[in-house]
Amino acid sequence: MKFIRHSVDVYSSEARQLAYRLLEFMARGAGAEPASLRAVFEGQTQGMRVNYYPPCRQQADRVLGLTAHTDACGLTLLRQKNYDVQGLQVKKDGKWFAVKAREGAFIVNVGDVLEIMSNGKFKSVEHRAVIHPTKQRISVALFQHPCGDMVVGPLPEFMKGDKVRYRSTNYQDYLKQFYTAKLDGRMHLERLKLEQ
Ligand SMILES: O=C(O)CCC(=O)C(=O)O
Ligand SMILES: [Fe+2]
Repeated sequence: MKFIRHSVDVYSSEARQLAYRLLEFMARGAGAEPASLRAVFEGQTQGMRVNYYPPCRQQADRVLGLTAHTDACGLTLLRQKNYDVQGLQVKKDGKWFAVKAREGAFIVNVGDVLEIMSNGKFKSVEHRAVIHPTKQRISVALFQHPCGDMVVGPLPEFMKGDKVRYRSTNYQDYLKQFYTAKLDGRMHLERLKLEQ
């Protein structure tokens, strides 16, 4: 147990540094101050979820491993152990696309908080996981969360003459409603969108 704890500690603190760098690049790419996004997540909670998808020998195409959802956090770093087993799918223009995992590479997903803070410049990706008829799959997701007390809303840095497109929300309340309702695509995020 001690060894697992150590490995998880090292892994998550290294991955967190990577997430911070990515947030800096993303902010810069969107014309904002590089520190603007990093400052929101630095030193806050990082969640880890390990997903195990056993094989489903019968009618695997009729069973989902994880229902369609968006991640309620800012940024997600995802890795899968058996990278040759296809599982993750993302939705684009109403269609599902398989994401091919690569050995040693992270899959980076934008979550709801980044979509709201960037006033829609970054899109929280709707995704789901399917299962394989004969092979198991294990994935590990690291979620970068802002402070629970934070009021999450579009950052002025990302507005620059644009209209406000999302209602602000207390992050703790958002998480509470996210985890008490069933997963349902982009439903939670769509509720915060303002009519344009
Ligand atoms: O297993 C996967 O590839 C997706 C996992 C996921 O979306 C999640 O844990 O939120
Ligand atoms: Fe997810």
